[in-house]
Amino acid sequence: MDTAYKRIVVVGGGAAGWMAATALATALPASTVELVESEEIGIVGVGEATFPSIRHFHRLAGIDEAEFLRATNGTYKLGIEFRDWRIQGESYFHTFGDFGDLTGPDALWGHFRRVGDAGLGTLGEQCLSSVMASQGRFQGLPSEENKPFNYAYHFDAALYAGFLRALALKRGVRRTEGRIVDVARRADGGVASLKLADGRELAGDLFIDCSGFASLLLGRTLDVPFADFSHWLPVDRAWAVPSEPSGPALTPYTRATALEAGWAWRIPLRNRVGNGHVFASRYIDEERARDQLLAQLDGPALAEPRLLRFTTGHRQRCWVHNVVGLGLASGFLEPLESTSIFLIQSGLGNLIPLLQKGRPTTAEVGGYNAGMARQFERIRDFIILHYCLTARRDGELWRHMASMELPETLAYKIHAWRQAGVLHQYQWEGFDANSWLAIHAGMGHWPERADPELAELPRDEALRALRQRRETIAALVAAMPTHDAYLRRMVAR
Ligand SMILES: Cc1cc2nc3c(=O)[nH]c(=O)nc-3n(C[C@H](O)[C@H](O)[C@H](O)COP(=O)(O)OP(=O)(O)OC[C@H]3O[C@@H](n4cnc5c(N)ncnc54)[C@H](O)[C@@H]3O)c2cc1C
Repeated sequence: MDTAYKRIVVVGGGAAGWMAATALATALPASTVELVESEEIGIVGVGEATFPSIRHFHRLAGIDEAEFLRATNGTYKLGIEFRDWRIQGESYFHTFGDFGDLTGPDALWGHFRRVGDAGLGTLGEQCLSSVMASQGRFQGLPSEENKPFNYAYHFDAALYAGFLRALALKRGVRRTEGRIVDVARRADGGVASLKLADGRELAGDLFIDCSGFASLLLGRTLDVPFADFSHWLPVDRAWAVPSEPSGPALTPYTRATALEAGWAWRIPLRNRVGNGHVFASRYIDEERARDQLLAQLDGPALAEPRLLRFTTGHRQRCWVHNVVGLGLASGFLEPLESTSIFLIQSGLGNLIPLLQKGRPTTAEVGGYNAGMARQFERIRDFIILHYCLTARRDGELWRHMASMELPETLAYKIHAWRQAGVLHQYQWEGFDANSWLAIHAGMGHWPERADPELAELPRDEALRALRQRRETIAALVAAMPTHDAYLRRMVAR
């Protein structure tokens, strides 16, 4: 018996909808994929910084890097510079690169701490991509198998949705323009069809809800409860505004600057800079937050700032009956680590192998839901880490973040690091131990004792090895082109 879903309907044409449609049409050639979107409603149109896994998605979808960068005004991203998070005036870098061994006798950070030599600079100087970022240099990878560092992209979100749309249409996805006004249910509670404002009806076997914050199927129709994380992550609004680029250099990284009641992002694109202020409305009023954003811009604003409202959290189950939610329809974690697009890809990566086998069992659906819930929680914990280690006490937000009770999963990780220098990892982590180390180190949060497994190297020997690594990295970076030069060559191809 053929158990495949024959007719898949994707609801929504933002990044989530078009990524889903492209991936499903590619992976399930025997099914038809139809996407319905409403130009009248539009897309959220923010979400311009990504995570390295996007390159994996692009490879699977057969996307050419140069073509993608040209179409979306894209730039490269090596990580995020965090300014003023521990105290005002300090900054650190969360790199997508690595810090050598993280545990055992050769743990690089352990030797770095034990040697304690001011001439070595920061731990970041032991990491290739941190140094590339600090010097504005970039170069492609020799190959995916031989990766001395990792990288992601910045792009224009609206152009990216359009780029994916063109690709999906080429792959055979059918597009329907229209506003959904009603949903007909099946006897078992699932969705039978969607009714559009002009009276047309769209039936399907499987519905992928990518309707954005509206969460039309998962939220409004199926009423799946929302796991609300706003106690731990109280930011709930953002002002967003593009500005003119200033100066010749395009930084190959995002910047996140902590402010009185939130933080401001700066995302460099080839034609403009994307800016936003993410803030907690319970600690600052909207007008003051808007003024703080405008005061951050490097150049003149190119439009009026736009206000977005959100709640951090996720639907407790992302797959219910014949509806799977992806993107904002399934949840949203505040954008500090640019993880929404990553969660879309991850959802697709978990979903597609199940659909390729036919109709999944109840246990498989349960496994999918548990996996997605854990992923939201792991990323939530990672984002909280950026706030809770702060030494700032200059605003109510910072006082709340420094004193609140942490989720148990995070409290355990902090304990394991502080007590024993262990970077504990759970299943379903979005961020590996290098990322956790970058935040601990950047926030000046070091273990009380050295790892007992760390080799007792003579100080001179350890110092020599660290100096050599630093010099090798500096020489490699000095030979690389600037980010601007590399990008210019790439888009001219
Ligand atoms: C302030 C902010 C900053 C962000 N920054 C980042 C970031 O740096 N990195 C990152 O990865 N993510 C970021 N995100 C998240 C990112 O914007 C989204 O994950 C991404 O754009 C995908 O959105 P979406 O497709 O789920 O929803 P949307 O883009 O909102 O698309 C929803 C679609 O559903 C359609 N729709 C809705 N209702 C109906 C209806 N009744 N009938 C027909 N169609 C309908 C709409 O027309 C639209 O096509 C950010 C989000 C916010 C709010």
